[in-house]
Amino acid sequence: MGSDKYMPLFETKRAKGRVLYRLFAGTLFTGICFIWAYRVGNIPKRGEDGRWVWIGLLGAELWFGFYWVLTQALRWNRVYRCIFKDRLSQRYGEEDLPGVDIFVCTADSTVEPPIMVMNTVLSVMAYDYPAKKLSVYLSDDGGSKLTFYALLEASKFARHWIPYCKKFKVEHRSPAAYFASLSKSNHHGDTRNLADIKKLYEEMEDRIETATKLGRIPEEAYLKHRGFSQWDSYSSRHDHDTIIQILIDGKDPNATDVDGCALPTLVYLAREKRPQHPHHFKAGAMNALIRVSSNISNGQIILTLDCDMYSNNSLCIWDALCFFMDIEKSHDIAFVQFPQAFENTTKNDTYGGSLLVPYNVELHGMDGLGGPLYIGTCCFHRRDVLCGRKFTKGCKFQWKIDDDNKGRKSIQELEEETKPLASCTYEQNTEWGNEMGLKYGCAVEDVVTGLSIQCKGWKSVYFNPEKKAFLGVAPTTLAQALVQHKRWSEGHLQILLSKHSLERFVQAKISLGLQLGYICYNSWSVNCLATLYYSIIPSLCLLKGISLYPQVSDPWFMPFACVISAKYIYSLIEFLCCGGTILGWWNEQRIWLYKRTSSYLFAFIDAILKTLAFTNVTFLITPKVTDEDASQRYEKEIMDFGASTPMFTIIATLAMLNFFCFAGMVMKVIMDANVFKLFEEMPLQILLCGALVLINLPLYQGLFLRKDKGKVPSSITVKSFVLALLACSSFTFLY
Ligand SMILES: O=c1ccn([C@@H]2O[C@H](COP(=O)(O)OP(=O)(O)O[C@H]3O[C@H](CO)[C@@H](O)[C@H](O)[C@H]3O)[C@@H](O)[C@H]2O)c(=O)[nH]1
Ligand SMILES: [Mn+2]
Repeated sequence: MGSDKYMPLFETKRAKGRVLYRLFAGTLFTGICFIWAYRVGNIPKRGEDGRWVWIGLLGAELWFGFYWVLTQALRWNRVYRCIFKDRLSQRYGEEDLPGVDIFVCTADSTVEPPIMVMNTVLSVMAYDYPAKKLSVYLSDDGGSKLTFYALLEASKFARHWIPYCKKFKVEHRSPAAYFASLSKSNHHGDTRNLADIKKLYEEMEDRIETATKLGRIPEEAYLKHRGFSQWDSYSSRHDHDTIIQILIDGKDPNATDVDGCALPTLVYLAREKRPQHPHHFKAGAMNALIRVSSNISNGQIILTLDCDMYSNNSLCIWDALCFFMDIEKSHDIAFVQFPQAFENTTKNDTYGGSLLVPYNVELHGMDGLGGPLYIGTCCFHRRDVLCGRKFTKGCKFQWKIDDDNKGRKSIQELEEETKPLASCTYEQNTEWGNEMGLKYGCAVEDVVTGLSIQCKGWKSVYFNPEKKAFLGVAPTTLAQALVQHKRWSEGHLQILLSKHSLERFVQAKISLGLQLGYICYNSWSVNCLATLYYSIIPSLCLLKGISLYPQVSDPWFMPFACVISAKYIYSLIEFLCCGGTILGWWNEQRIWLYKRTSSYLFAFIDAILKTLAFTNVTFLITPKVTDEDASQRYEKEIMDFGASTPMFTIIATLAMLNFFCFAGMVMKVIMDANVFKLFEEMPLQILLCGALVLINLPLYQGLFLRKDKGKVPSSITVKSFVLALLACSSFTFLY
């Protein structure tokens, strides 16, 4: 460390225009208060018509207003980080750098194709970081020979790929992304080497895909590698011994690439599974990885990745280290979270999969309050902290240099010695899954874990550089997106309902702002109640001619008009500033409605049942492949309704119901021939119902006009038609 003047490795800047924003938010909040005042002040008296409808509306509006306040926590104090990577490399030599262990999780070779997983693995093996400090672990919860075979193939290909990347300064270190980028742009590099590496990749791809298609691996590979023998005692993916294979031992001087340079360590792990032992899904896999890696490479920094999230920036480790290695400011930083970015989202993001606003606004807001949540992937952790280390003021981290090369064991010995760490009884009577490692029992194991780390006093950092650090796959059908959101919102509500939630609030180890930020996410699913009410009752009342909002001439009309327009104009501007399109915003509103009325509803019910211990946590893996037909629709941004799920019944019923109400109103107007009177009396109800009809246009097409496989299944069409008709008629006749 040459100079004596302290030069920080990173800086934190506050967002511009905060005062202006707070003023705006303050004004909007005043408007909300007026709306509440109107509702409270005009509750129909006991015995009068529409009293309960009105009270329900009051409840919904109280909730929406309160929720809006929560969302302000995520916007109040946004910060942005910038780093000085060159200072880091000047200050620390190769020897002083910490070891980095990279965990990639996969769970099912049918919905997570091995070739995709291998591209992720190869992209991180090719990081610009000293190979002997880098180790890559693949956890395979599917315990699949195919995945193992693919990894074996990838380990061979890595010997060519890594030197190629370094020699030609390849930007995209996932081979698939690299070759795809070449076909888009004109390549100016060395064509001979390119042709060679491409051929090698294609051969590997071919072998892996053929094996995947046939569902079995070639006989010769089977005989050639001792590793496959570990499957001899395997009976099913839910019942097998621990399988560990150190495919490349980075510490072995003979483990080199074709240029003779060292390679990173590469390990395959399928932890032991037994039907009678809960395996705790991804959290269980991660904890097994933490233990196994501690015995093999024991890197002090851990990068966790989903199997579809390949690295898009070969210097990303350096970015993260800037936050961990600053002499003055790093001591309390537990993890560095990067955003998830997706390579498969379309221009107008039909299913809102790219999460533009959370990643470009909200997490910056959380960062300003003490740190973002941990989102399970694209995140660097300190090993100690992940293993439960408590925060103490003034604690220092030693970047210990381990050189236990002397007396090193053989690979086989090491594997045998490590196996028990991944057995399913290892955790019995330990703090694993509780105070140590990732927490169990929650559908968003990542978020609870991050929260508990922050509650110990640690901070986290959100780093969102221009060049995306990781790229993955977003859901490509509506059903997938809704299922994913169900898991997320259910897990979040579990956090809120857990017995520690109140304790957290009282102990106040994390700032009030951050608490509110968490509650905002944690109560996603609670939104279902107010949203369902708001998308059903005002429309039914419109049909019946019951007015629920102030008339245009009424002064109380103003706060409604102002709040609604300000909120939506702001949300549109925010979305556009995050790089979205107008149509993208509109799609986002639709998916927002669908999520809130279906995913969140099921999540809400399930989370409550789970808290009462009636059911267990599950984890439905998001498919990363879709059939040709569906992916074509996705590319063309045509919505996909082709699945028979109860979620679709709900959204279709709601769409149908609003259509009936709107149509009923139009009929009335035609018969009465008094358009203005109705608009004067019920402007907001007409607007609401009209907006609901407008936003559901693609769904009506799916219900009535489309003939392709992405149309709504006819059983759902019939069901939703009957249900909506029933709701409308019973409301008009009975109420
Ligand atoms: O039993 C399991 C189930 C899943 N996974 C892996 O977990 C990752 C995430 O699963 P995915 O189906 O892609 O879920 P997503 O909703 O896309 O994942 C987000 O949400 C999860 C929590 O719900 C987090 O764990 C993830 O990191 C985060 O990206 C994948 O790599 C899976 O292979 C396992 O290893 N074991
Ligand atoms: Mn995923």
